[in-house]
Parts: sequence; C-alpha cells; structure tokens
Amino acid sequence: MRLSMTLHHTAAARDGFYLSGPGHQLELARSVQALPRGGLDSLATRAAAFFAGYGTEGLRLAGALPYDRQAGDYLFAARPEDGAQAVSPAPRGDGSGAVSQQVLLREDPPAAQYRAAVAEALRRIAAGAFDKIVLSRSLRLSAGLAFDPGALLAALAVDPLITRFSVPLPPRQAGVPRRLIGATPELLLAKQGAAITSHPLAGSAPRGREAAPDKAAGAALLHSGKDLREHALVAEMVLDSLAPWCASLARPEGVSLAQTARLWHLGTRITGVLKDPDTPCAELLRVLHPTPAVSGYPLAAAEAALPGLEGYDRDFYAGAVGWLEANGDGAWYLALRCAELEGSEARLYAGAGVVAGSDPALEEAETHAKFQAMLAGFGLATGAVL
Ligand SMILES: C=C(O[C@H]1C=CC=C(C(=O)O)[C@@H]1O)C(=O)O
Repeated sequence: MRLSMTLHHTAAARDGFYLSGPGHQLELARSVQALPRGGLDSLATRAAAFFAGYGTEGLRLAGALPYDRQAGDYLFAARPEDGAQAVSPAPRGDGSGAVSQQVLLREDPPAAQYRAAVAEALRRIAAGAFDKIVLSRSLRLSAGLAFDPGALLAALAVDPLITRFSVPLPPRQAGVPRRLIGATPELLLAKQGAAITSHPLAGSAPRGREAAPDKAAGAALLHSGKDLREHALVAEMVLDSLAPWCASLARPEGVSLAQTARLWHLGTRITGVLKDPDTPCAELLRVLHPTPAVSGYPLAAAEAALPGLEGYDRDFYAGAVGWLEANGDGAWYLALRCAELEGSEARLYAGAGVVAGSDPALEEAETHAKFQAMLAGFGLATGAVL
C-alpha cells in the first residue's frame, strides 16, 4: 500500500536516551561506555560490577531490554547533566523544513494470517495448552528518505497520558542507527528506595469520540468478563512475582480504568515496600519479565507457542525501556505502541491478549487501534486504509 506522508525534519538528531511521561522524565546524552551485553538473569550482576567500577553520583545505565530474556540487552552509561533534564523535543511544523514523500506500508503478517493465528491460539486454549497468549503483528513502512526520530518523538506528545520514549538499539548495519520510539501506557516497575510501583494493564477497548459513548465504552470494559479474566492473569502474576521481596504489597484501587488518548485499558496499580531497600531494580525485573501482559499464562507453554504463531522475532518490542541507578533504584516501562526506526525503514508493533472468549476479528481490530497513535505520529491517518 502506497501512502503519502509529510516528514518534518527537526534541527537536531537525537542519539541519546529520552523518556517522558506523567510518572518519569529523563533525557540523557549517550556516552561511549556500554554495559557488556547479556541476558536478563545477569543484568543485576553486570550492573553492580559496572557501578562498582564507575559508580559516582548521578551516573545511570539507560537503555532497552529485549522481549527474550536470554537475548542481549542494550544499556549505556550517561549522566543526567550530560543532557538537559526533561527537555521537550522541538515541536513539529517548526519551519525547519517539511518534506512530503511516498511511504510504502506492508502488513507483516497480513491481517488474515493474524486472525488465523488467533483462531489457532483459541483452539489450543480450548485444548488446555495454556490460558492466555498475547499475539502481536507488525506494520512495515518504507520511505525514500530516512525517518526523523526527533520529529516522531515530538508528534507523540499529543497524548499526555502516555510515556514517550526514544532509545538507541544495537545497529544491524554499519552507519545506520537503529532506535526504538514509542508511546507506552504501561509501567513495568519503578523502584525508589524501599518503595516499588507497577501498573500492569490488560484488557482494552477503543475510546468513543463523544463523551457519552466514550464513558459507556469504559464502563463496558470494566464489566467485561473476558477482559477481567485476561487482566486478572497479569495482575496476579505481578503480585505473585513481587510478593517474596516485599514486606507489604497492595493494590489500593483494585482493577480500574487506565486510558490513553485512543484506548481504555483495565489496570491494577500495585504498590509495595521492599523487605530490603537495597534489592536492586534489576533483580526485580529478572523475576517480573515477561509478564502475561505481553507473553501469556502459564508462561512456559505460552512462550513455546509464540514464535510459531507470530512468525517473527519480537526483538525489543514488548521488552522494556528505562534506567538503573548506582543505588539500585530504577524505572522501566514496557516497550509497547512503538516503532523500530532504521534509516528509511520503520517497523511498528501491536499485540492483543487472547483468552477463551476472544474473537479473532476483534483482536485484529484491537491491534488496529493500538497502531493508530504511532501511525498518526508518522503523519499517516490510516483509519481509512487499515
Ligand atoms: C501487547 C500490547 O498491549 C498489552 C498492554 C495492554 C493491553 C493489552 C491487551 O488488552 O491485550 C496487552 O496485554 C501492545 O500494545 O502491543
């Protein structure tokens, strides 16, 4: 599919780490010192060794964890004072030169194949293989000119309810930077001293354009048995994973509605106090990731089925972006509603949780809704074409 798109070029190309949302804000210039890459099981040890060698006040390890906990992460060291904190990127349309060009859009896998994968997952759920699986699909964009990460990041600021991020990824081709940019609604884990917070989401519905239908869509989601089951599997697993580390653990609001500009979600805000405030954030990530918000339940059975049903390697999609500090604190968001940018190629990802009672056509529609924020960020109004 060929679409017309306007690229707004910003003056400065960003090559550091940027994350900004209602809960956290951080911008770091990239430094050369990267943490030796490794899987999630060794992250706490590698981070501790790194901070023991370089750990002076203010130094952080920021970056991305892949979906596959065995695959190599990508973290680099930087000091907040290397870059200005909480600086917003230049707004789009700032007169720095907008370039219109044709963009090719390709579904990978095609929507029909995605629906077939959901139907197959439902057969396996009925046969008792697993209770839940999150299946994703991707959209590939090809343009004539390299995409502008700064412009995309700036465009995502239209939704103040999400956390925007732009994070370097390990390059695949010499001289072509790779970067993950997104607008995530989901906090995986934040740790500050003994206090921890997580806000798992699962169960979604598109928001209405007018106030009354919008409110009704949220209320219907809050009472949907299928979505409440899909959500409970995530919230319970997060609570079970964190419980052994905590002196107290609570979900003060129970299941409640969370929102982005385009979607309602079921969410459970979880707060806890660690038994040992020195427990490193990386150690807690090790026991949490991947939650059933992005994988499934039971985990081993869902993970075994995922590659065959999705047909591609998720790489850093559905992993996490965030940072670690020398004192063990940190904040990590799920890498959702995101696009991987590599020169003039971009790949967008969206997934949906499948449980008994899911409908392949509705799950596909949910991925459409989840793609919209990023597509709009690229200047592509796709409601009509997808
Ligand atoms: C896997 C995604 O969303 C997760 C987070 C919130 C709600 C979800 C859902 O309702 O299926 C997903 O579990 C995605 O956006 O790609």
